[in-house]
Amino acid sequence: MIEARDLTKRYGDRCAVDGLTFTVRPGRVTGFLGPNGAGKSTTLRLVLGLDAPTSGTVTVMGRPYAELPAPLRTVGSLLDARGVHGGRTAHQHLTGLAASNRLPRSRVGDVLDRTGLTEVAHHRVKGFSLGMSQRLGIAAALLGDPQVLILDEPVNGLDTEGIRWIRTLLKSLAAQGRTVFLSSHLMSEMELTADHLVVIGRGRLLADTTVRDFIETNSRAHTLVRSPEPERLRELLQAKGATVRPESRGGWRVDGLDAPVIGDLARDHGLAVHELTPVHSSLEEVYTALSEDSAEYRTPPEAIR
Ligand SMILES: Nc1ncnc2c1ncn2[C@@H]1O[C@H](COP(=O)(O)OP(=O)(O)OP(=O)(O)O)[C@@H](O)[C@H]1O
Repeated sequence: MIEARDLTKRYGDRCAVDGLTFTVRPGRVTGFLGPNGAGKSTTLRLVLGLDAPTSGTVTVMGRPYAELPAPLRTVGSLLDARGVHGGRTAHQHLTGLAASNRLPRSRVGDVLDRTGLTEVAHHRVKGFSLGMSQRLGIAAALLGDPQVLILDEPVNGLDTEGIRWIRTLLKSLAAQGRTVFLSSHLMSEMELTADHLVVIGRGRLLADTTVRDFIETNSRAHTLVRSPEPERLRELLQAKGATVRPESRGGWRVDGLDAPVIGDLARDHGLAVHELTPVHSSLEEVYTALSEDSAEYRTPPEAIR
């Protein structure tokens, strides 16, 4: 369990995390979503005691990270997969970590197996692909057999097979009753991996809900309609207050009136309709719309020439 209460972090006059309150519960995968610069990494650093909050609190299994008696046995994390000394082998890296955290040496073999790295255990890390480095980072996170796992963008740069592997692993760890919290700016991946979402923008909480509820609450339906008399249809729809835009594959995209109303309107005016399709936005579209207003880094208009 991770609990943040009014968590705030300021760097000078910039507020990276702004009064965040959320709870990450065990037994499910919770996705931490937000556009670039939203404050995800800063929040994770606060959870892991790598930075101190300006105000507010955050605890892991009921205690601030700094007060955990054996941190690696409680919480495993992957923040930067490339942060390992390249001259060491995977085995040496994990053995060193086990020794300095008083973890049994036998765990090294276990986590190498679990992450599929046994064959390359004695290879130097500097020769590792990004995917292998991510696996090593996850092996290190699992070393203390922790109840809580925190992963910052774990699928970045992975191929399809690597992404599938992480997805399966995280789901199985959650199914064992662990707390799994992973950040990403990739909505499509979260849709497949997470059960629950914490969504932030500009350091503030935008949503804390199940994936299904997030879609249902924020999804904006529209209707695709096609008629052999498109201009007449457009005028009728606009007169009823609908927003009508041309659809890239032909016809109109109509917001503000649903399909039965559009169909009845056309019939009442003797207009033929050749297509009438209700369209629900995908999770990706929902997220993009929600985070658009809060995106930290967008190309300023003057840069588009
Ligand atoms: N050490 C720091 N000093 C000053 N500003 C910082 C520092 N760390 C982060 N920030 C600022 O805080 C804001 C949040 O950054 P953060 O890295 O937490 O976002 P993020 O959601 O993880 O983004 P990304 O997906 O790009 O990693 C940004 O505006 C960033 O520039």
